[in-house]
Amino acid sequence: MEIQAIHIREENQEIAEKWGLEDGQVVIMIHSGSRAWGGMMGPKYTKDFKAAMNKWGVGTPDPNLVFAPIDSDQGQQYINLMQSALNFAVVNRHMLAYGVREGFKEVFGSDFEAPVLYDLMHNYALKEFHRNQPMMVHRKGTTRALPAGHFLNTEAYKETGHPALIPGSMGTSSYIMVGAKGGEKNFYSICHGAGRVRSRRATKELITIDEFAESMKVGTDEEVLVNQRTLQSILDECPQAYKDVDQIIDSIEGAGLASVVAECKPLAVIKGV
Ligand SMILES: Nc1nc2c(ncn2[C@@H]2O[C@H](COP(=O)(O)O)[C@@H](O)[C@H]2O)c(=O)[nH]1
Ligand SMILES: [Mn+2]
Repeated sequence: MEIQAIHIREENQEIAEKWGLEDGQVVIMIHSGSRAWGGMMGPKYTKDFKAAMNKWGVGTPDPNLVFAPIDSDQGQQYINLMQSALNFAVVNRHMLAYGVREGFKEVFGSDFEAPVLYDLMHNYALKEFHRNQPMMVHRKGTTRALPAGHFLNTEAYKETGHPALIPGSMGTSSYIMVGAKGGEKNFYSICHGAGRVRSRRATKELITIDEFAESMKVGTDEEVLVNQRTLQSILDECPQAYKDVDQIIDSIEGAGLASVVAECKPLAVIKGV
């Protein structure tokens, strides 16, 4: 969870206003999934699908690549359980948001309000309609970014397109984007964050605590506050573990997939362990 201050991009000022965002506003970005419920299904269904494929006498070029027809028992079971994990994750994020609101109310008073801008997923499969046909779109480490006017948008976002949230790292900017028409070529999908540049282990071996502290501006007026007592305990999550988010955003905009509505600078980070 992160408390951030936003800067609105001039070219998308109108969209920002419609979404209730303004320059200098403080926002809260929350990131959580189903806490392993979804992850546990991967190995189980890889095994079950493989057994079913053997029975049906079908294979794939890669033994780790498995599939089941959507209408088969296995396919339906998988989809139902995946949806239960997605529901669990939505509730999880909303419970976190509730806790955040209660905390802010204690400090700022009971009339404090923080409406949800958007809630979205980045590991899921969803039946959608593209190129004049229904299809199951799998987004793994990918999030949806629909443009203005797209029929899949909910009513509130039909006119503008919906917000797509791209976290960077705890020491760098994150971004609120909106889908663009160019997204048609990849089913309106964009990356769900900067992404790792090195593994947790390599990060711990390579990055020093001093380098981590410097990237968090420790000891300066711009220090990004963290809830953990030591930076050592979250070294594998340091900004140096992640790619340069600004390059990633440039490539999304360059490919015409989405555009930045607001840049979000981190003020304080609460990391779960
Ligand atoms: N704003 C922040 N972004 C962060 C932080 N830690 C990681 N990240 C970014 O999130 C994405 C998505 O994470 P994933 O676990 O779902 O893959 C990741 O690629 C990073 O770019 C943080 O503390 N604050
Ligand atoms: Mn995630």
